[in-house]
Amino acid sequence: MKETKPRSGVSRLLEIAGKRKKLLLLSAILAVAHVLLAIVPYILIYTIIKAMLTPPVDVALIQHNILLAAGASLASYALLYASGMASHVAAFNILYELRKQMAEKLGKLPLGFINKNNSGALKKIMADDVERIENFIAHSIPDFVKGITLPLITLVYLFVTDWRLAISSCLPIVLLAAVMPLLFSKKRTDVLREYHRSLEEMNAGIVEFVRGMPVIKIFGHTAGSFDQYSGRAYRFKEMVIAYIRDVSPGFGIFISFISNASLPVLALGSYLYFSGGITLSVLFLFLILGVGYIRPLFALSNLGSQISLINHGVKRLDEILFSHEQETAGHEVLSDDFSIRFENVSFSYDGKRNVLERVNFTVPQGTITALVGPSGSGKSTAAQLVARFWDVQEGHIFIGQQDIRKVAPEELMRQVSFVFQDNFMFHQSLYENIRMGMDKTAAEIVAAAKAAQCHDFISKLPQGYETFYGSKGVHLSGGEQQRIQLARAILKDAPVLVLDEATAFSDPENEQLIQQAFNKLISNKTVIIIAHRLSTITSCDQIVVMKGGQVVGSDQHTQLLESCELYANMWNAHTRAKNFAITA
Ligand SMILES: Nc1ncnc2c1ncn2[C@@H]1O[C@H](COP(=O)(O)OP(=O)(O)OP(=O)(O)O)[C@@H](O)[C@H]1O
Repeated sequence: MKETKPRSGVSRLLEIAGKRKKLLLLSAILAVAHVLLAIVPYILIYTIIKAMLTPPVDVALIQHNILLAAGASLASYALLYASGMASHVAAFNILYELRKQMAEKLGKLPLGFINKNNSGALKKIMADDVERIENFIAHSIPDFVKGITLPLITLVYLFVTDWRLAISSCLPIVLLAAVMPLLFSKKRTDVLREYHRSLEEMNAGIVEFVRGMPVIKIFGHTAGSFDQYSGRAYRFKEMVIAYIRDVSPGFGIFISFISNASLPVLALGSYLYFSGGITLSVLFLFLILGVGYIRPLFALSNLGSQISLINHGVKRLDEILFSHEQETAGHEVLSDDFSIRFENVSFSYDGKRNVLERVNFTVPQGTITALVGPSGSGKSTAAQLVARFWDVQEGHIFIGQQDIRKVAPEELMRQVSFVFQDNFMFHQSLYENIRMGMDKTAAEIVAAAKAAQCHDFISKLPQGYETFYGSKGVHLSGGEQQRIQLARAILKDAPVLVLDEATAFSDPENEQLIQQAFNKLISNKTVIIIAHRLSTITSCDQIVVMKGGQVVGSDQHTQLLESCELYANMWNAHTRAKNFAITA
């Protein structure tokens, strides 16, 4: 996608809606036709009353017009239905395309972007914010067309019938237009926006509260003492009260204006009728039509605040749609050299502070390198750069002889496995959870599951590999989920492996099984492992020690104990911790 600066406001909304221009035009034409037909029964009622009041009463004409009025009314609702259908079909097609576009865009953004923007926020944008656009396309546009055409056509007809009464029917509108700014403070749109913002905050607080319930309980807190939730709920309540206080006086006056909008017509109409200026049927006509067109007109006044809310969501959507995409022009394929080389790599997340500074190290093909260092030293960042979670800003990372930025992204993804700490399971069968869309046979999947020590527990499930993860009664322990994840990586069989040690060893109960799976996974691979527990990596081919984003030593365990003070200190601390025992 071209990365031009997005439009904003209504112009951006219309640009989005423009993708289904023809359908929306059809919806607008049908809405206008609906309005035209909707007025017909009122005019016919007028002719019926007129006929009733004019002797000799023409019964045939009255019957004929009653049928016509019923027919027009039915046809008008059929047109309204068709208009609504067209605008909804347009809206949901646009929503579908936007969601597809978002998914494609997310695929082109650096993986790190998705890590940084938590899944909850992305879900909100892709589900809720996109949904709001439906409101604009399916409702606001047709409402706008109706809100303009119904009063216009009605007024033209009323002016043609009797200009004096027509003017009197406009009086409430003119008066309301004059007093509206006084009734509703200018801040109303801001207040409404603030209302929705605090509602969103409270909802987010509820989600966090529910997710964190076990921790909250363990630490002896209650819902009331959990500020994220109770504080936000309180602020929302205050906001709503302030909002109601702000709008209710004006709203009250507004409603009484609307409810009594017939008074000027009634006053002038009675005078004209009794002075012989108009017939009774004309008075009835104005009492029915002269008031009916005001409501749709004022429905328009809400459109502004609605659109400003929708815009809010579109802004968030555009922040993603127009984010800088990762360079994907590379088309090189990797040879059979899968050594990894960091050459003067510097990297910053925010463009201000380098979290990696001129990092150099090489992982020879088929060997295991562990990255160790204090928390925040840059281990995860360095490991993520190998899978292009982000692109380096200075220096190069090579796999074999190729700078990874020049390698075709699909090729890089094919040759590199990244085993996350997060054991994400999809709501699919276990078979599909292992296959992960790879072109593999059932036999290969079972073989990978066996190597990852999953086969036994999967076979014991009533539906075996067809068991749907997430269905009622299906529960996998953390260790079992870890092994499924290792089975995926074994099945993928990529020559380069980046893994978090926590993934491999975090579950003591399953440690032996996981160790077997892990050994199977790493054999003959070029491996970078982010190490947290030093005892598990002493036999690695190489240990790279990091501190403050720099490499301060790299060698094997025994040599490092001699040559690297930081490593020796970390090792001493580790062995002390291992010998630590809780005494009564
Ligand atoms: N997505 C991110 N955006 C901004 N800064 C980040 C991001 N991820 C990490 N950092 C910062 O980069 C620095 C290096 O973090 P990194 O996670 O690479 O260290 P680490 O050695 O793996 O730490 P740990 O052992 O605690 O996981 C830290 O200062 C961290 O705050």
